[in-house]
Amino acid sequence: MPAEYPTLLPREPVVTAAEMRAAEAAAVAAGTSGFELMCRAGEAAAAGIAAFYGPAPVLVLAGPGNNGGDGYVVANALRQRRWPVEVAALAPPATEAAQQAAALWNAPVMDIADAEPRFVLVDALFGTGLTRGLEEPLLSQFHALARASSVVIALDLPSGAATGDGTALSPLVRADLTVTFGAMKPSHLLHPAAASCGRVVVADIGLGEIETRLFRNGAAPTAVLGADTHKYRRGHVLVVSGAMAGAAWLAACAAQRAGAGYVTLASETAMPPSSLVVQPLGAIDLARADAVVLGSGLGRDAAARTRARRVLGAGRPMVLDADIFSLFADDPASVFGLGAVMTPHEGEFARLFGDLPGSKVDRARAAAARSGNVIVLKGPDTVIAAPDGRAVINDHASARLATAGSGDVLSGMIAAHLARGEAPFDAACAAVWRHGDAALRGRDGLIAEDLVGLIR
Ligand SMILES: NC(=O)C1=CN([C@@H]2O[C@H](COP(=O)(O)OP(=O)(O)OC[C@H]3O[C@@H](n4cnc5c(N)ncnc54)[C@H](OP(=O)(O)O)[C@@H]3O)[C@@H](O)[C@H]2O)[C@@H](O)CC1
Ligand SMILES: [K+]
Repeated sequence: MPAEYPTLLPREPVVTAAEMRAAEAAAVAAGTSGFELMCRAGEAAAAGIAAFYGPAPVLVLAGPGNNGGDGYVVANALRQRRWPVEVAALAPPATEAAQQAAALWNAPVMDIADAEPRFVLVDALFGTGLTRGLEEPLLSQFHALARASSVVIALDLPSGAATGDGTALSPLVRADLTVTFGAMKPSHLLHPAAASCGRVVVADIGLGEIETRLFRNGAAPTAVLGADTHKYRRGHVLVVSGAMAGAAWLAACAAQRAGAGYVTLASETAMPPSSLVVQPLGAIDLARADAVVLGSGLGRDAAARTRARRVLGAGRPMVLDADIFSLFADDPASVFGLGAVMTPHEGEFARLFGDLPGSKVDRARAAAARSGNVIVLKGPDTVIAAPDGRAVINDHASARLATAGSGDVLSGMIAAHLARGEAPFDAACAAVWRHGDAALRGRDGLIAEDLVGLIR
């Protein structure tokens, strides 16, 4: 990679419930008790709550497990700050640590059925130990209390959210703030659960670095161009157009704005003169392209297939998008094993990989392993997975990206990163972040052309 493009910054780990339990067990084996961890968690959550909201009446809903235990610690810590606090429990604390935390509270605890709403509701019902959806009458009472509260704060996870796959096991209460412990969990980033977490704050409870291969996408480092750079050093992107020239044109413009020094549009249709080089495919030396976008605007007819095969054979770093997933739905082997970046949305993904089991992360990982390509499984919670099992969830995005052409822009951006020598996984992560960043700086009514102008 040219020296002017720094490598990616460290990313935030995202851990599963099992990884979290293993980290907790390791801490306990090393001499820190579960109760000590719970105290750190509850104290940190109380400090977070006090940082966001002034002293106000609080109702803590405590479940039977350690999430409930955290709730008792929060109640005690806020009471020590002279906040008026009440606690309502679903059942008596069932774990030793939670019993110690309840002893710390050492004040009356009411039944949830008798609880009245207060300004702040702290949801300490269930966290990573949730095994099934909330049942009646708890579910209705929980929602009623939340509706009548001004602020809802979830400890670790909104109760009802599974930890690992973003699903809601029962209807979720939308929190304003979720204080989680040690590291983010997949459901803080995967939808629909992510939409119910509100602002997510990670409290350090001294577990150290938790080993994982899943991360939250982080900012792409800014390119610092050397004074001696030149357009080819910044990378030559080729976008192969076809029946839908507009989509390919968008990808090409996005590649330019994302930093490619030279962009060629392979098109048989003449276009107005511009900084894009437009040439018929037959006149292009494919070996000179540092990265290729294949699929955006390509079309789905026999001619598109012939064009695609010719370009695939060139073995260049590649972004495979849009029409590629239809063109090769019956022959996926032709687009596998290329070390390329594939950017399907859910529908396109199903065309190529069928109905894979598991979470969005599981499915993207399985597809990456099967295809030998980096998979960018797009959506509000885009997942990027490499064949070696690394995966990243991107939440730096906006619903404004749900507009025609937005995917073509992303493809061009990924190609710009590939063309400057970045590895496919890094290129995809960086471009997805910048793509979301552009949309976040946009306004409602944003269209793909605007997005190109907003790339930074
Ligand atoms: N890991 C760490 O390092 C640290 C973790 N900490 C905290 O611990 C939390 C995890 O605690 P946890 O494992 O005790 O599970 P938790 O979420 O409290 O629920 C389990 C209980 O609920 C019950 N239950 C489940 N579903 C139910 C339902 N639908 N309806 C009714 N009951 C249901 C279940 O019973 P059962 O399934 O056996 O019926 C069991 O009694 C974690 O989120 C974090 O907050 C911190 O203290 C700091 C250190
Ligand atoms: K909770």
